[in-house]
Parts: sequence; structure tokens; C-alpha cells
Amino acid sequence: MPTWGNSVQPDISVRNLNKVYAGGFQALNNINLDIRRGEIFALLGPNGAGKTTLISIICGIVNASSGTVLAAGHDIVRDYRAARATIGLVPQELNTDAFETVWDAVSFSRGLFGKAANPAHIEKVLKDLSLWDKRNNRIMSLSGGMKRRVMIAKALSHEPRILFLDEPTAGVDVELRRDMWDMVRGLRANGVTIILTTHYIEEAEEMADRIGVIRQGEIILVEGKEQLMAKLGKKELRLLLQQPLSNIPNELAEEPIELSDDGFELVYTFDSQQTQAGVARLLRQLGELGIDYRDLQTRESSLEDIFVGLVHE
Ligand SMILES: Nc1ncnc2c1ncn2[C@@H]1O[C@H](COP(=O)(O)OP(=O)(O)OP(=O)(O)O)[C@@H](O)[C@H]1O
Repeated sequence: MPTWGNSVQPDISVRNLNKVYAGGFQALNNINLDIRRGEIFALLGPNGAGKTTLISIICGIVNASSGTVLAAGHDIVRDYRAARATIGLVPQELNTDAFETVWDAVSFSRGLFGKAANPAHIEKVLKDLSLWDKRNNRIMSLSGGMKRRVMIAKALSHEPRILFLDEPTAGVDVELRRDMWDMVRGLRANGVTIILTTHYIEEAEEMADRIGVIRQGEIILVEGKEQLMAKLGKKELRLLLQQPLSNIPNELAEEPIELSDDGFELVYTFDSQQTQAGVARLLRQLGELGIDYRDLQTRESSLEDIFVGLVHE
């Protein structure tokens, strides 16, 4: 691992980044973003929001129109080789020679970064990814899940301290997705900084330390996952009534309350940061109004609810 390392300085630092594609389409609009050393950062955004464009610029595959990016302190344009050497990229598509063996493909990737051969490192990577037994197998003979592991092994072959995973679990089954999550957590435990893009909110909810939301080429929010859920999360209290109501009683008109179409359910929504005082008041009022309920359920909003609210605002 390179010796450059100041825990205060971000691993990736993006400043005033813009991308206008040749046809004139502005895919990124003044992006500013810091990724901290050793975190798992999830970049969430709907289709076409600019996630792949942003990653491709940081990894030197696409040129920015303006702005700067530092990777581990190296400018990605002026100091491209040093910057790129700190980064591993696992792209969305599998792009590797099917006829090669796992060992050869992963060793060759390391060579592309001008690094001297290091069989001990390749062995460690293959063992960490449960690929050691397959090292002499041709890639075409592997299952889809194993092929994805090979892509990750290739990305880690040159000992990058930053790993980008573009939609790491798109189209993989639930079991493999869980395996991937465990693997990514293991990488972070070894000190790798991880940036992943995902459509699966569940994935961000499960793994990310921080979440960035990108919409129409703009970062609209960056927040710790826990803080995001506390800040924007809502709680819901659902009361199943004994007798249906035809409308919400006037006494409750000021409350954030809704009545279901069949009149059998009252749904009360409140901020997750708020105390239970509102709920206690509501239940007292219902008692005074003689409205009986046979069941009461509470539910907290998921990251998905929050995300849908953000991108469709
Ligand atoms: N080479 C290109 N030329 C012109 N426009 C492009 C090019 N590449 C991407 N775009 C446009 O830029 C926008 C952002 O694309 P990008 O692939 O970065 O989005 P994304 O967030 O990764 O989407 P997805 O989740 O679908 O992969 C899209 O509207 C896309 O059509």
C-alpha cells in the first residue's frame, strides 16, 4: 500500500467538476465531493443521473470539461499514472479474456500498472475472494458469480487503496449479492476505500457508511447513512379501527393524519426525530372521540422511501 496517507485528507477530492458531452449534453454539473479514507461510499441515483460518467472521469476513462479531481493526493490529469495506480475499477460489464486462466488474467492486470510481479499478493487476493481453488481454471469455465470475483481480483491486483464498484450486484442472485457484501466489508476491514454505485437501495442501506445522491448531473445530498435516515426518515402509526369512519373528525383536522378509502385505517405520520408526544395526544383524542381501534402498527421509512422522495421532488 502506498505510504501517502493522511487520514484527514480525503482519498478522492472532486472540485467544480463539469462534463458536457460532444452533443452538448451536460451530464455533470459542478460536482464537489470528498470521499474519506477507508469508508464505503454509495452513490445513488436514477438511470442517466451521471454515476458512470463521474466514475469514468475519476478513473481517467472520460475527460472532464472542467474541474479537478485528486486521487490519494494525485491530480488525475497532471499526474495520471500515479493517480490511476491508486485506483481499482470493477466495471459493470465483464471484460476479460475467457480463454485465460484466473491466475494469468489477474497477474496480467497487475503488470498493466507497471508493477513488478508479486505472486504472494496475487495469491492473497485469490484466497480472499475464494478463487484460489480455481486459479488454474479458464475463465470461461467459471460460473457468473465466480467471473465477477475475477473482475474484483483483477481490480485489486495492483494493490489499489481505492476501489470503485459500478453496480457490483446488478443481475446477481440474492445469495451471491450477500457474498459480495461480505467481501466488500472484508476489503474495507483491510483498509480499502470503496465507492459503489447502485440501483439497489437495499445495498446502500446494508453497506454504506455515507450516501451521496446524484440527480440530473448534480449531487443533491451527501450524508452519513444513519444521519440521513434519522433526518429524513418518517415514522408511521397505523390504526385499524373497529368501526369505519366516513371522514376525519374535525377535532383531528390539524393532525398529519389520513383515512383509508374504506374508512377502516387511520395513518398518522411523524418525523423519526420527534418524541412520542404526538402519538400520546392522538391516542387520547381518539379515546375522547370514542373511536376504538383493534390493532396498532408502526413502521419506519426505509432508505428507499427517502430516496424516492428525494429524486422525485
Ligand atoms: N458518450 C456520451 N455522449 C453523450 N451523452 C452521454 C454519453 N455517455 C453518457 N451520456 C449521457 O449522460 C447522462 C449520464 O449518463 P451516465 O451513464 O453517467 O448515467 P448513470 O447515472 O451511470 O446511469 P445508469 O444508472 O443508467 O448507468 C445520460 O443522459 C447519458 O445518456
